[in-house]
Amino acid sequence: MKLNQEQLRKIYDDTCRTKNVQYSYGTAGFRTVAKDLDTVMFTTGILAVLRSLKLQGQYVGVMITASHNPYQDNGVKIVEPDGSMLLATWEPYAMQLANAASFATDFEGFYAELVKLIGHEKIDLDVGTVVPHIVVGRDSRESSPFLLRCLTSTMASVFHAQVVDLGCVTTPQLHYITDLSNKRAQEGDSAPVATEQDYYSFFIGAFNDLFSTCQIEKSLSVPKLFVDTANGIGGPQLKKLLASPDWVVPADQIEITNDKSDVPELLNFECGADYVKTNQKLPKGLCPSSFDALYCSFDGDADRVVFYYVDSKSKFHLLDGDKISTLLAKFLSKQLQLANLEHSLKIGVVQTAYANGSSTTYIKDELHCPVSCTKTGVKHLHHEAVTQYDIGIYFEANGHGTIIFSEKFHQVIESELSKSHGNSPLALRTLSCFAKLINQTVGDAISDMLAVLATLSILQMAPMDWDKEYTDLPNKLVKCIVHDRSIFQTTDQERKLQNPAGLQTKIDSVIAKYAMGRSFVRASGTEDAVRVYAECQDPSKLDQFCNEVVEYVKASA
Ligand SMILES: CC(=O)N[C@H]1[C@@H](OP(=O)(O)O)O[C@H](CO)[C@@H](O)[C@@H]1O
Ligand SMILES: [Mg+2]
Repeated sequence: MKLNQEQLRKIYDDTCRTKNVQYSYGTAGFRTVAKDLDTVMFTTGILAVLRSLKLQGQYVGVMITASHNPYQDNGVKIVEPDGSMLLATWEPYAMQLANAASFATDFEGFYAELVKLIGHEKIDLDVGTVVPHIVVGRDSRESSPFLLRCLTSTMASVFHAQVVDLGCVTTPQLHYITDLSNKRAQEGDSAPVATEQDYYSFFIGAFNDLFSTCQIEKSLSVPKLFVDTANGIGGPQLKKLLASPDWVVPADQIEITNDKSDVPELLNFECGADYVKTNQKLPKGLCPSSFDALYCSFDGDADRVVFYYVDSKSKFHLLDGDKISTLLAKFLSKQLQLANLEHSLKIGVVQTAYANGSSTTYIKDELHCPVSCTKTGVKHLHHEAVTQYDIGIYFEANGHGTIIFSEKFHQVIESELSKSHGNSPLALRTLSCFAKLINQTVGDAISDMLAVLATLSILQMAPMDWDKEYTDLPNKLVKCIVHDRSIFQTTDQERKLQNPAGLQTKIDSVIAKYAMGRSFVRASGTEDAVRVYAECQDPSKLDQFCNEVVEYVKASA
């Protein structure tokens, strides 16, 4: 294969209309107003192809989404062949290429940067034997079809890539399908490309196996579940799963609301996981129907979920990522003990500094489970879960998360199951089934929702029982707009500031005044703001506590 420079030039001229915009590839990939994304889509398409070429033509995923952002925004992120996030060392390339196209005065300026990158990574475009493979998906945004054309404009024509377009899917579906396609290709499958249907079959199968293993009534023993899908892609996708003839739970047990994914401006509008978590109230379109009903909200691309319920005094109670972690840790620790495997397999919970202090204390003191703290961003939590534990449970407080089961976990379970000759303890079979129910590539609102439903059913817990395991400390998270957020540098997994000099000492002196006080300050990775978090025992003092820290932050910036 020879790179056709003239063809590339033409597509560059036709596609890259947005100029002089600084693009940055953060935790969430590239994300900004959709009208500014043509140039970055063009370069991200090329980068995905180069990533696939570097990896001998394996399937690389690309998702077009801006998650919980307003409907006018969009974004894009690249997914590795195993379904994980783009390798961190390639993030700077994504930025260099995008900014080269954005700021170059002509095609030559951009092309020089592309050639430099190809040379630096020693990617041989002339080999001709390696065909790049790309899987693309998009959420329900109105701008996505146009941006998809910008993204794929060079893939087949210039780079001779094979492109699989999944159409509208959730972010976790794209991750799952990318991973499965590569696994099948490695096994020599002649038609390796996985589909949405594979995703539904797999998770429905896992759910049904778990239910029949635990011999639970087909009608769930948990209360009715209302699912707010943020008028995003989660709605139609969840409906497809529930409509499957193999799905065992009666249709009226799960009711979907805010499912107007075809009305663009309703996306994430006064609904969805971010709205519910931030405002601590019911989303638009939901009114409490019964006091023991359970509710949950997805975000716009369904990689995040939070639960909640309303008590008999009409008080709203949030069951956030910390509560999901603790529920699943309680359940899985118990199963490990019942299967006599608590000394062979290491279970642990991974959190960030935003986890409520009460949840951390509960996990350590009540569940006797190890807890790790990492920097914000799922890639940090995921890495810790994979490297430290056989059952690594990780959730950000805002509902992003999953559970990772190690290779050793599967080996031990397999070996124990084979020893017991079909007469294995229920806990062992439960663990084996449960490990399949959780998306292993990335946090997944649909799969997490099924796991929580199954857990509550098996433990016979109502939403209130789940909630009362521990009580959150009153807490507050505020955004502070400063002139230059880059001066806020942290250490100790973002729990302490190193810079601006002296600010941490001042914050510590404020913290010392409040019983069970904890507060930390860090620059956001996704917004031009500094975030201030505070929690303390006395709810009436929380505002004052948080404000004191905010004042010090403002004075030092
Ligand atoms: C406090 C908070 O919720 N931070 C979010 C937010 O990151 P910031 O770096 O705080 O902007 O967006 C990330 C990407 O979606 C998400 O992983 C993270 O949890
Ligand atoms: Mg999301």
